[in-house]
Amino acid sequence: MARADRRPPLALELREVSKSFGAARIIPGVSLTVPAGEFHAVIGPNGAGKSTLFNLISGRFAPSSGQILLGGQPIEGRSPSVINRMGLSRSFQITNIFKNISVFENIRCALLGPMGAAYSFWRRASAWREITRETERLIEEIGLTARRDTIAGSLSYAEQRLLEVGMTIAGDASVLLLDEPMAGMNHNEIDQFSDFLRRIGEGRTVMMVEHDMNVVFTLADRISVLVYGELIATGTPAEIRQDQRVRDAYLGAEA
Ligand SMILES: Nc1ncnc2c1ncn2[C@@H]1O[C@H](COP(=O)(O)OP(=O)(O)OP(=O)(O)O)[C@@H](O)[C@H]1O
Repeated sequence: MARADRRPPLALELREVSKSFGAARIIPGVSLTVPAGEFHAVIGPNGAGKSTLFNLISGRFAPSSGQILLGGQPIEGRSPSVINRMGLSRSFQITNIFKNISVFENIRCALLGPMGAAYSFWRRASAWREITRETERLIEEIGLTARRDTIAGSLSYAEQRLLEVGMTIAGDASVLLLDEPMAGMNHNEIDQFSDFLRRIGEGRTVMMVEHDMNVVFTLADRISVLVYGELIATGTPAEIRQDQRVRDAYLGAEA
């Protein structure tokens, strides 16, 4: 009993979560636990169901069956905005920023969602100053202070991805889902972005889908391998590298 008490609390738990689209059973049943503070990567071949899994966790799709717990609270079938307010935020494969307004305005918009929802918030005279201060802090955290007033659409691709993650962490979500954050980046950008993601992961729980195996094996505390909608393995990078099923089904010579 005492041993069980020492286990870190779970940020996320999936219990036999399944998803079918019509007759197509895309996720037959996934069970997974992610302790608070873990950097967890999900890898697998194209079409394995990684984005579908994120869509189930973030509330875009309701599971066909099973349970999803966020910090111990059931969230399956709830709307994305409710799940977001409960502490989970996700970034998308396709950049989701507002291209016609500045970096500052993008981050402020992302903050206005969660902070501005309560009418009582705006009755305080200090509310606007508070939002501005938090916006500046977040822009510094994502390393875009020099680009504060730049129109988002004219940022480089990698800077747009930084901004996308900045908008994802605005509002202090404790659990982040990052869907292929490195897609389309060159080697230098990937190196810098990896450092950035490591910093972002401090004090947060991160679940990331990513195809760049160097990034995955460097950043992740644990890795889950999804093949045809089933988790064939979950473990540390060293365990996954040595797992024969994973090598046969996915990593092959890459490992
Ligand atoms: N809304 C939907 N309706 C029907 N089928 C879907 C739907 N969304 C996804 N699928 C199917 O589910 C399967 C898994 O797709 P998904 O996008 O989750 O895979 P993935 O692992 O994220 O792939 P990739 O690495 O290419 O992004 C695919 O066969 C896809 O066609």
